[in-house]
Amino acid sequence: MATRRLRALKRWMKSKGFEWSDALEFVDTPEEGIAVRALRQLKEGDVVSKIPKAGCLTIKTSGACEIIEGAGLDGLLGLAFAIMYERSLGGDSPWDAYLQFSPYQEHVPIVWSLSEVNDLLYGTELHQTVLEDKALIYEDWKENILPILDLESPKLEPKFFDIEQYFAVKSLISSRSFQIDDYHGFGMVPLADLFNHKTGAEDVHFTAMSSNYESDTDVDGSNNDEGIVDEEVLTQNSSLDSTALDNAHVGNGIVSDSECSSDTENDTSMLEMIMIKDVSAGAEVFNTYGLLGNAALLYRYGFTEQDNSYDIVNIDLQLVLQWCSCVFSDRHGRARVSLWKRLGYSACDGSENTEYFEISFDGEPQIELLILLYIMLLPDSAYHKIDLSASVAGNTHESSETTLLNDHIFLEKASNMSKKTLLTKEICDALLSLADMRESLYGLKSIEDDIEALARCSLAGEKKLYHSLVLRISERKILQKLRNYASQQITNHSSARKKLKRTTKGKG
Ligand SMILES: C[S@@+](CC[C@H](N)C(=O)[O-])C[C@H]1O[C@@H](n2cnc3c(N)ncnc32)[C@H](O)[C@@H]1O
Repeated sequence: MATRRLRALKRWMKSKGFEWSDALEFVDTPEEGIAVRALRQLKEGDVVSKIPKAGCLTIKTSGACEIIEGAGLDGLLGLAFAIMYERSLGGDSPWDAYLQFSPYQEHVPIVWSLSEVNDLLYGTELHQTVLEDKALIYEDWKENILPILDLESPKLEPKFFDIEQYFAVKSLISSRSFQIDDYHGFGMVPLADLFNHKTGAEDVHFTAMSSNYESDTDVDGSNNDEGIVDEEVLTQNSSLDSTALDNAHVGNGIVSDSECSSDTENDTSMLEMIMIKDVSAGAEVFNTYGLLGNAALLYRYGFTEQDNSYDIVNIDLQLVLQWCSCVFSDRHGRARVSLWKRLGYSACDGSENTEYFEISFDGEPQIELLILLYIMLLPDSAYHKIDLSASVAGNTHESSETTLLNDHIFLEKASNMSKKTLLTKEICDALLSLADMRESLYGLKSIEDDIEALARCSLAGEKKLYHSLVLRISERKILQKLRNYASQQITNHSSARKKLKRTTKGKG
């Protein structure tokens, strides 16, 4: 369905030199926004659109380039200023039609009210992150945007650069910006940002030729000929910026394509979208924003997917220490963590100096958590022996990898064998307790309550509630799987013991 706003966007794109295949249909619905469909069969290798870099809104192309660079802003902060500036120009901005077409903001959690964040994300992986990032984004604005307003006061109208506008623009950058190339950095890429996401099953890739001022390798710096953009690479590219949101839209790195066979060959000023698989007539054409779990999808794009196999749930080191001090003492916990760290182990680093362990979609705990629990449960005599060896090894700078834990364990990190060895009944009991403690963070409502609430919820009318329920439920299902995983090991242990008893009785 071509709405008036869509027709205006198409006219604007044509006037700026954008090209797209007549086999692509842009469908605009009030409930779901824009989706791209194939009007006829599309074949792998088809170039379905060409986008002039000059038509992208970046720091370099914006009329605010001088102000931004003069103020020493770059990266996503600079892009945020560029978008606010172009919005402030209204009809005088070269991107007016594009900006009019784009939403004012994407409903990602950083633009939710504090009470929505507290009510809907309570207990989830996002709750603390969003609260912290809301504060960080405010600080960024105060430190970097406000001073420019003072400096350039007659030229800039403050209402277009206020904190509300800044949050709105940050949400657009999070959900719609692309890493274009070394020269342009991140930018808004009209047309490319009309495609919706499908996890691990995209149909199109974005490609670009390297230009003179760009590196010889891939434009995103990843040197990735496959066109798959690594989250880490783009995270490094946005290292200037401090919030999790700033590592956003990682799937949208544009990949340089040295084997590009179309007219755009050697044309460094154009980006291309190429089909990477066949799509039948009538089907939606998807991009991918990366291999992301629901917390990341909701955080950056404002939606979730049911049964997303990239989902995880985390157990904070602090929670493990809490469990340990209930069973032993605070001192015991601290000493055992210290030994675990001296043995070369660590958890994942979270925001605000938090450390955490991942539980995978299948409910399998990270091996580092099992090793920590093992060390916490060691009898004092064994602990002291290993502690002593660790100190000796530390003093002689010997590798502690394989020598230190007792005879039963070979510390080959993450190998299945060592995981099995570590799953003693005591460790499995500890995992069950940790699952219960993590579960209690969701408050009084049970997972069944959440499932019922989701069944009653309308995706069209209650998007925030719907997606936060999907997130809560997917996290809680992983905790259920963790419990099943631990209980299963306990059952295996007891049947193995019974079997052994029977065999020894029979022999007697
Ligand atoms: C780059 S835009 C894609 C085009 C967008 N549908 C529009 O109306 O302009 C990204 C936004 O589209 C929506 N989106 C993309 N993929 C989605 C999906 N699989 N399910 C639900 N919403 C999706 C989200 O709101 C996301 O922030």
